[in-house]
Amino acid sequence: MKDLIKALPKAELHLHIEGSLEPELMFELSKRNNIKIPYKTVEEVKAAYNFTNLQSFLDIYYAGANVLITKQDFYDMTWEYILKCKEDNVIHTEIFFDPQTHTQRGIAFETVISGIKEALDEAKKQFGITSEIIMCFLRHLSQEEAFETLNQSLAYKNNIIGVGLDSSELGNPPKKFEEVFKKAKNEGFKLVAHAGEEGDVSYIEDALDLLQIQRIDHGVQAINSETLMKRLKDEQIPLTVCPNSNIELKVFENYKEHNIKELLDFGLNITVNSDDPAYFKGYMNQNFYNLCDNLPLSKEDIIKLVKNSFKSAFISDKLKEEYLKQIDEVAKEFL
Ligand SMILES: Nc1ncnc2[nH]cnc12
Ligand SMILES: [Zn+2]
Repeated sequence: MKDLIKALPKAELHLHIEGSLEPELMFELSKRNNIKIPYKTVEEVKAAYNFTNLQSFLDIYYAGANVLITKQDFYDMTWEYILKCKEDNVIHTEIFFDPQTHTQRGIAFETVISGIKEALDEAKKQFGITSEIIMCFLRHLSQEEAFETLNQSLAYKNNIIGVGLDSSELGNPPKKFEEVFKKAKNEGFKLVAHAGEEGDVSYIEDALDLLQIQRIDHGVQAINSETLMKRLKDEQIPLTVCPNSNIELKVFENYKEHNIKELLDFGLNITVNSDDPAYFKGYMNQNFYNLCDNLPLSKEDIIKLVKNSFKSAFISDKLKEEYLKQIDEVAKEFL
């Protein structure tokens, strides 16, 4: 099974670039920029990555992002992630970034987006890896602040395919961002949102109905509503599920308890993603390995999950077809 996972070309649709900042690079950047971090060693950092829920992670994650100052820093972080893509045979990736995490600290929007974009351009040039960028609003901040961010992003519209919503879900329902998502839609952005990670099914329903999103990030709580499950199946709305993240943030107690196989068997459009791999013990392939080690997933299931990612990607039909053909060619050697 591991050979199949390694050999399959994969797409990633749920990856926070700030969540790919490895402790080693965090230390390097803290020295380079003379920014203090509350750890003495890489081991100490790793020991701090012991989360009890989403908020306990976010507190540490935002503190880690403080070491990112220059365009080169954003380039280096993105390039390290690209090297992991290469290693894991991820050939297309749609990455999130959180502009407000940086603009709030006085870092220019331009610095952030240009560092990320240049690394992604280099990835296409050197490795043929294709990519898109999605900007997320932080939902613990106000809609007014999200509007400011949307207005700032308009100058970079060519480089940003979509808008998302992340950070603390509970207490920050989709309704809070209804107007700013309306404007983003009018501006031509694709729309996604984290929903049903910790929040109940109403967060997913409202993200679909009020925000008009095209993909649900996480969405694992959908299982608690038969009506919603049927809708997600009928409309084939993609769910970007992140197994390692769900275990590390205690959404499920362990991999055996994870509901991904049930969601898939019900007929939902499920994809596998790494979310914040530097914090959640592994990149794309490791997520698949952990699932296969603990759940009765077949080779056909793995191929389906991988194909779903390409089908749900924000790429042209022509490119989709090309990628799906590549998968079929690899898959037939294993079936
Ligand atoms: N899993 C997650 N949920 C919400 N916000 C996030 N930001 C980074 N990772 C996140
Ligand atoms: Zn996420």
